[in-house]
Amino acid sequence: MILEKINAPSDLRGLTLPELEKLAEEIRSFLLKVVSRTGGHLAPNLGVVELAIALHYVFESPRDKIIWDVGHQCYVHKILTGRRDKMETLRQYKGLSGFPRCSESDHDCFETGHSSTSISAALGFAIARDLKGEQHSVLAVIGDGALTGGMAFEALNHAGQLGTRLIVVLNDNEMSISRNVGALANYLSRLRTDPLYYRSKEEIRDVLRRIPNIGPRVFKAVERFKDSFKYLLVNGILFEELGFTYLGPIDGHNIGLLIQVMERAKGLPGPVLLHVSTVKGMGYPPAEKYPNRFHGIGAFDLATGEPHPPGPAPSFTEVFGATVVRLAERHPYLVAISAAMTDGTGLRDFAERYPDRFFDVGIAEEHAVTLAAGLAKAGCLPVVAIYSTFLQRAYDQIVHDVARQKLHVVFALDRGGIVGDDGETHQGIFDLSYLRHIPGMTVMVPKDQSELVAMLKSAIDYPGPVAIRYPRGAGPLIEVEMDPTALPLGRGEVLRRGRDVVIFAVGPLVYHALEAAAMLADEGKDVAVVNCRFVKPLDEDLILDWALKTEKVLTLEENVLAGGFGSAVLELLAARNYRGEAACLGVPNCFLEHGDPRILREALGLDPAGIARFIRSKGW
Ligand SMILES: Cc1ncc(C[n+]2csc(CCOP(=O)(O)OP(=O)(O)O)c2C)c(N)n1
Ligand SMILES: CC(=O)[C@@H](O)[C@H](O)COP(=O)(O)O
Ligand SMILES: [Mg+2]
Repeated sequence: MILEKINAPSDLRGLTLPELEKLAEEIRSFLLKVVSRTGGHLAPNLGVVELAIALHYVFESPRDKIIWDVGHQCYVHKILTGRRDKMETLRQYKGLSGFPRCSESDHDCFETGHSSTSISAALGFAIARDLKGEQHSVLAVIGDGALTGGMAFEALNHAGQLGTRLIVVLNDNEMSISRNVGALANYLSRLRTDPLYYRSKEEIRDVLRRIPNIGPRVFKAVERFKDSFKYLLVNGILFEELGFTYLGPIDGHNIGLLIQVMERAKGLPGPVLLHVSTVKGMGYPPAEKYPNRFHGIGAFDLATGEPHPPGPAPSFTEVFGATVVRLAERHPYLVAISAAMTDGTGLRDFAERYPDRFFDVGIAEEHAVTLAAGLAKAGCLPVVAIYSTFLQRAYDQIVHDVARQKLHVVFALDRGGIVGDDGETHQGIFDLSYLRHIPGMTVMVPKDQSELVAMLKSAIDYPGPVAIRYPRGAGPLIEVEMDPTALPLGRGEVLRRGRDVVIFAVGPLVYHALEAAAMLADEGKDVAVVNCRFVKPLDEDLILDWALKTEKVLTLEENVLAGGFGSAVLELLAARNYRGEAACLGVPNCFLEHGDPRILREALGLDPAGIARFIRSKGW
């Protein structure tokens, strides 16, 4: 096995081309073995095996800086940079992260997770290098999906103007999570397929120079009529016009060619865009056939490619998807918007049923929100489904474009709370804080899937912007009520009465609160449980009533404590001169690592036993 001898990128440089090719095969088998057990981003990694080998062969990490956009495709990089033996712990609690992490290795020079940041960060590294008079190379490896994000364009714009030495490797597999969308994707597709576009500007110049007599004259004419020349013949005109030298497209599975072109890119003076064409899921037929399904997958059966079967309870995502389809039947101007997460947000059925009312805008959360604002202002009812963590990007658009104009936009924040395996960059633990303080915003958190249906149904009739945040994965219910009655705005419900303590909770933690109350009842403590449902507006009368009855208040939320639901309750109690005791359980003000959500909840004391323990510890 060659792989067993690779403990650092320098070990690659002693290998012949056939050995590098053999190594690629071994890495693919290794990836399949590991990821079929741990789960993870399989297809993106299978697609970059040769690319990662060539990068580490040509460039000298950690001296040269390689920044992986999104970072979900960093497994091969991790394997080549001394972490092969830890790959079995991938995405497990206290194990290797599924994304680049500086604490794991010097070879991870910049942390990623959210898309389209790599070129900005790389440009920062390049400018710093130049200021310090250093010589190393800086590379951003960005996918065609990530290139649809606005930040990537902002960075290209800046880099092209500065003319700084920087290499952007565009890993183009025609896929975001699902098929890539947008005019840029169409342009890349033309670059890949049109033979007229095949050669780089430099190559064409070289060819012309070599033609005796007329060659130099043609070249001069070409120089004079540079623009028309470029439009006819030069590949990657868009990037060339932005100030980049465009190289490609080249076969991203041909290690020899990759090495050759990367050597050339390394020697070029200004910004270079190297366009590499790869196949997502390369080498594993089920992943090549269904790159979408194998983009990010749980543990699966390697022989069949079948994922381990889910439990019987439908996920919040599925219930959301089914509900918007039903609501759309009754509301002809209801439109749904996704930012490159059609499947992840459960909108696939909607997209198929209502293609004219569905918009996948690419990885463009800011645009998605302001697009919704425009639609709302013009009389549509937009439902914007974005993961809690990715909506962080669009905070200003929510404040400035939607809330300030009191527009009726429904935000469906999937993956709210602890998401687990993806860890720090993906936990949805800030949303209650970043939404709660926005004037006019309604913020709801369903305790289960039926309540999600009720909230969606109600959201249609509430005024102004409405956010509903719900977690990843299966909900507590196996049978879901798809036709519940609408909820009065800002009303909670009492689920258990008690004299000694009251727990105010939101989301599925309500069920944990009930279990904790049952445990404490066995010990003679009488604990009330209130499902508050609304983080904003709070059910002030209900909360005050129960706080005064018990004089011992505990709040529960899967959000950072700073500025979240508990803060809202404490603000209310303080404003009304409450004199009893109060405490909050949630996520401390930290970035929460990866791991099984159950383990993370236990570590935070958010499981039923932890909640009961906390109440005991207070002596209540
Ligand atoms: C801001 C943001 N929005 C959405 C995502 C979710 N996401 C992760 S990878 C991905 C697709 C990336 O496609 P591409 O860059 O082409 O990489 P590939 O998986 O095809 O290699 C998306 C939408 C994200 N990580 N960050
Ligand atoms: C890398 C990335 O951002 C996505 O692929 C994300 O990991 C998807 O998460 P879910 O598995 O929760 O859809
Ligand atoms: Mg892609």
